Amino acid sequence: MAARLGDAGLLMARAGQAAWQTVLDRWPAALRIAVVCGPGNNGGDGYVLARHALEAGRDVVVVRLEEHAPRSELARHAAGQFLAVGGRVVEGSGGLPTADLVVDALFGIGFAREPSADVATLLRAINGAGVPVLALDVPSGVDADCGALAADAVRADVTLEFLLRKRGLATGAVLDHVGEYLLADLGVTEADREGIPIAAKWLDAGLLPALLPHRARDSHKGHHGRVSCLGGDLGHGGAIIMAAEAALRAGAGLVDVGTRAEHVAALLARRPEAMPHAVNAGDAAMALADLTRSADVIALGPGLGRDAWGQGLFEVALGSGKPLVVDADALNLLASAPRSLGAECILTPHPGEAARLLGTDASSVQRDRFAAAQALVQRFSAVVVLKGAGTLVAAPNEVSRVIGAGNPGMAVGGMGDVLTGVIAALRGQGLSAVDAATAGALLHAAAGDAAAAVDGPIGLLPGDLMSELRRLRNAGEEV
Ligand SMILES: NC(=O)C1=CN([C@@H]2O[C@H](COP(=O)(O)OP(=O)(O)OC[C@H]3O[C@@H](n4cnc5c(N)ncnc54)[C@H](O)[C@@H]3O)[C@@H](O)[C@H]2O)[C@@H](O)CC1
Ligand SMILES: [K+]
Repeated sequence: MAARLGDAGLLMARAGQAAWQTVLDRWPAALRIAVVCGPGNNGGDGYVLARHALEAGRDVVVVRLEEHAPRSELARHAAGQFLAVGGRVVEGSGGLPTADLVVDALFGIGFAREPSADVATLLRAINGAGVPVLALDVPSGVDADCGALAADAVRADVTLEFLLRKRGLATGAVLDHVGEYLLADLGVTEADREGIPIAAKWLDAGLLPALLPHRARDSHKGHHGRVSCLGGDLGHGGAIIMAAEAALRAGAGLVDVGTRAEHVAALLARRPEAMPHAVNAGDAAMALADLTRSADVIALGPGLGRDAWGQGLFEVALGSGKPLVVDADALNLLASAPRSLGAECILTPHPGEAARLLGTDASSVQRDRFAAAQALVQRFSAVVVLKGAGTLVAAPNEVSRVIGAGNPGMAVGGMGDVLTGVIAALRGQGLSAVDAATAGALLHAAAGDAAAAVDGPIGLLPGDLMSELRRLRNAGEEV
């Protein structure tokens, strides 16, 4: 039966039932269950689950702080029903009773402010229980709006979220607190939610065919974009080679590379399809004049360095008026000389680069990645891809997009260079800046997942993504 959003009592009953069903599915043998209940409706969900577990013959105890007796009418009612069937409540912040499973129903979306000493002790007890933890709706201590974490925020094995995805559980360090993610919609359909503004859009690999540009049979290389890759100072030649190769694998029609003369031979040996242009110190404007004129999009930054050579390429690219994908040291140069770039340009910072661009530190960026991405959009009037676990794409007047793919194996030098090439290639194939950034980040993450599926995430190399990029780039294409 459909439920209305306003029917909180029915929704709490369903939330508790869904939580109990999750226990039955995941931990059928858990006989002793400790349910940590807070004072609000998250605690109410916990009491409903506790009652179901007790009625099914499990050894259940609710643990709560003295000051956390239920405060809302709904939670009081749920607690009353638990007590009415003989439920046991233990008060105090000491250790948890011995259990096979701990359920975290301390705080949900109502969590705010720094935890008191007693709350912190309880959070530490949950994390130190040494048994699986099921978090209801939100791991306690997480700000569900932005993902900010209290010091001892719960690290769940499974989080069962209610109603709809909350963006604060989607990106950054919170992913290590969410564990496995489950959603119970409680019978509330999308139609019921119509008119409620969405906080973020989630994208998973299944959407790639709809997001990627399709290729007409009657096409030639000039239709698929000419990408100029600029970078690769001495000592960093591989970065621009990887960006160029990724652009080719993501379907670019032509790829030029402006780099140090010392790297031309290596580039040609690896990818003879790319067209190298040697750039000497002090020579960027002249050496790159033709290349920037003919480019549809410029991928700027992989291996660029911050010396005079890199600065020369940076100024040429920014002065070209062409759509840019700005990465790596080009972001650092931009941070030292900030200017508005315009919505045709895409910035692809990792948290450290984002921090330099915003004049803050990486931990502040990570505390609220949505806010940091939006601040970058405002400051540079550009599209922003904030990399990291749960990469975000933000753009002027757009709801933030969360890339629901990727894995920790991708945390290795060179992955960002590949991403830059992929996004530039898609931009060159006609996608708008925000769509190229979104589809590119998703394609890159999905290729990373596919490559990691072969031999595992650790030791994954950017070069391992190339064939997967090609395969996934063809999702939805007729062969
Ligand atoms: N919105 C809905 O219609 C539904 C909500 N449900 C549950 O209700 C939850 C939200 O309930 P509430 O709004 O009551 O909020 P919570 O239950 O998340 O917590 C609010 C309570 O915790 C206290 N609190 C917050 N931060 C604290 C801190 N740092 N230290 C000590 N106390 C703190 C507040 O003073 C308040 O009493 C959801 O997360 C979900 O679990 C579900 O029953 C399903 C339906
Ligand atoms: K919780």
